[in-house]
Amino acid sequence: MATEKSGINSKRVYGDRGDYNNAQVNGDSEKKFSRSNSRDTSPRNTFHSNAEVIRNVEKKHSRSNSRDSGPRPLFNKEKGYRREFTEKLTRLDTEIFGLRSKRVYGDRGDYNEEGYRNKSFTPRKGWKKHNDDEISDRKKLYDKKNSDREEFGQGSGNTRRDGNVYSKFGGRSSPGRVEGRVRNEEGLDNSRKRKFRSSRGDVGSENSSSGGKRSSHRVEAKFRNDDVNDNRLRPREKPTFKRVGTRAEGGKDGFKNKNPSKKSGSTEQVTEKYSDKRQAEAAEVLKMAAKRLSRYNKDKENAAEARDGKPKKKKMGIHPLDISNKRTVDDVSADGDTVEKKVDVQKDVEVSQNAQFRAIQPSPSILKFVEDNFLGRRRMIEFQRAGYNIDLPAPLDNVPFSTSTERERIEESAFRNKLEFFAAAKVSSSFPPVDLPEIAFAGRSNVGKSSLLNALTRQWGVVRTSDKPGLTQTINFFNLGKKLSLVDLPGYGFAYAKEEVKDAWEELVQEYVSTRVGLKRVCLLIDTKWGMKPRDHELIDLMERSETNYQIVLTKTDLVFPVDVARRAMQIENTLKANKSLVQPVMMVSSQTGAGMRCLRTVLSKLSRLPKL
Ligand SMILES: Nc1nc2c(ncn2[C@@H]2O[C@H](COP(=O)(O)OP(=O)(O)OP(=O)(O)O)[C@@H](O)[C@H]2O)c(=O)[nH]1
Ligand SMILES: [Mg+2]
Repeated sequence: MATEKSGINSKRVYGDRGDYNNAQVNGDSEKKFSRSNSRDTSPRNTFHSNAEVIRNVEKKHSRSNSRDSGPRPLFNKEKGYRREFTEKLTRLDTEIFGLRSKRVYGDRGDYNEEGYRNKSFTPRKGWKKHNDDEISDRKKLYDKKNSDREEFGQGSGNTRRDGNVYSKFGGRSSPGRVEGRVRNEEGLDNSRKRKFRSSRGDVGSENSSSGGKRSSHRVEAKFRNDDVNDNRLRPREKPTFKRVGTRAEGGKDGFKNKNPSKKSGSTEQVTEKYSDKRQAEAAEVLKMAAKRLSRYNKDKENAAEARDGKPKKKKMGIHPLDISNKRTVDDVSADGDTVEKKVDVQKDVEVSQNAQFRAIQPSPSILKFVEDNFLGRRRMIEFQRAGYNIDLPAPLDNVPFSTSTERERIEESAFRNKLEFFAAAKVSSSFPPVDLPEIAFAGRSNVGKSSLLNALTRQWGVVRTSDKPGLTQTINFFNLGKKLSLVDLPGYGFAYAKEEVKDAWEELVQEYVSTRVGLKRVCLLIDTKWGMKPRDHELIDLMERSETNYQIVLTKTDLVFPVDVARRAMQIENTLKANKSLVQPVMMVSSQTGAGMRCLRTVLSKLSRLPKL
């Protein structure tokens, strides 16, 4: 057993196929192996001792004269080397190593006389076993096809070794598949195939590069190419590779009839298409009906023509998916000029607006104000020290109420008072009675009205703010002690609300600014970045008519360059310089940084109720 074991080991080093001629079974150190067939030289299961490795190297060197080196041949030639060797290995593996050697050496271990293992054939799952009739039919067709193929130097085919024809798709195997199998069968005799080709004389020969070791596919491809490249060899008549049906009754025409687009009047063919006979009949009836209908329509047309005396005009129709005769975009002419021009014009307008804005020269007073309030890092630090939190998040009502100490830092006494909400009105009838001088804050939605109230009084969170336009929907009245009343108006323009609701707000605001008796001033807030919009002008016109004093306040100045703040202020002053109710100057503020807030307070505190003497 030990000898056998060592024998196995050494054999394994050189491969597991057992393709050796004369070798020793015993573990003798002088045993020499030789490989008659050097296909597999890579070592497998390489667990060997050093001695073994040296031995193997020696063996390699002595390969040339190894045939006559062994005292007795390992295997009986008549029985087949591979078979006996494999059986031995199988037994040893099972006994000694407990391996499932069957797996390693093949399931059946059956080898033919030449020493090659038979390929076992297992039909795949779902393949159907065909009956004898089908097989014989197909064989006939294969023969026919093969004869066709051989005319053009291609291979012929076979059936499976077990004599059965299998197909993956059950009922009918495709011609390609059949052909493949046919080729395999004939592939048993590859030499025959080669012989056949060589016999043509003109395509390849034994000494050609396509030697015996090439696979049949490759050889075929090579020959096919040669055929095509060599004009002399190309057959004059066009080769016709007809698809051959496998149905016995269909024959060559079987596939033709199968094509539904082609005309086939017979019920038989329809029956083929529909598995159910009744279905087939119904289909046939429908077909006949359609034919009759089309004939009837034609007759009707002809009759109309005969009656009118002139041929009826055919209606022209455009298929909805046909865009060949259509302009794809409404504004585009056939050559696409219009749109480009329009875009260009729009660009020109924009460019000229920007250029106009940049060309504005702010007045010295505006420039001075901007320099004092918005320029320089030092200025920002000053604001911060003064108590404005530059990093205030939006919405500002998340910030807790400011303390009284913070309020005490405000210079203007009127704004040091506590800001208290006391009324909200949705309609004019619910406006509170006039008690204090009122300052209203109007403007487009999201311009920063509510934020400005908080910033002016340094009481964050008293007035609710939001980054969504349309938060303030009622007129909210806030009292600053007994000095002033600050009124937060709903915004106009874009807001997240229904159109009718927005219209109602606008009407309410218009009514308030034009009729409110105690209203001393309306602060019209304009976003510095965007400037005045048509709605702003509408409100200004209204206030002009009702002689309500108003002052422009530019907001969010921290979002643009100081020079642009100055330009915007100058632009608005120029636009409204003829207006009588406008209160100068244009104020510039930032609720976020606190810039310009002190000036605004100073201006507005002048409106507060004077202390009683
Ligand atoms: N950067 C910056 N953002 C500001 C300034 N003032 C207000 N905002 C932000 O602008 C957004 C709108 O502020 P609101 O005060 O709610 O605006 P509003 O005009 O009352 O809006 P409506 O109530 O919808 O009419 C909020 O997110 C504020 O944080 C400012 O001076 N600078
Ligand atoms: Mg608001």
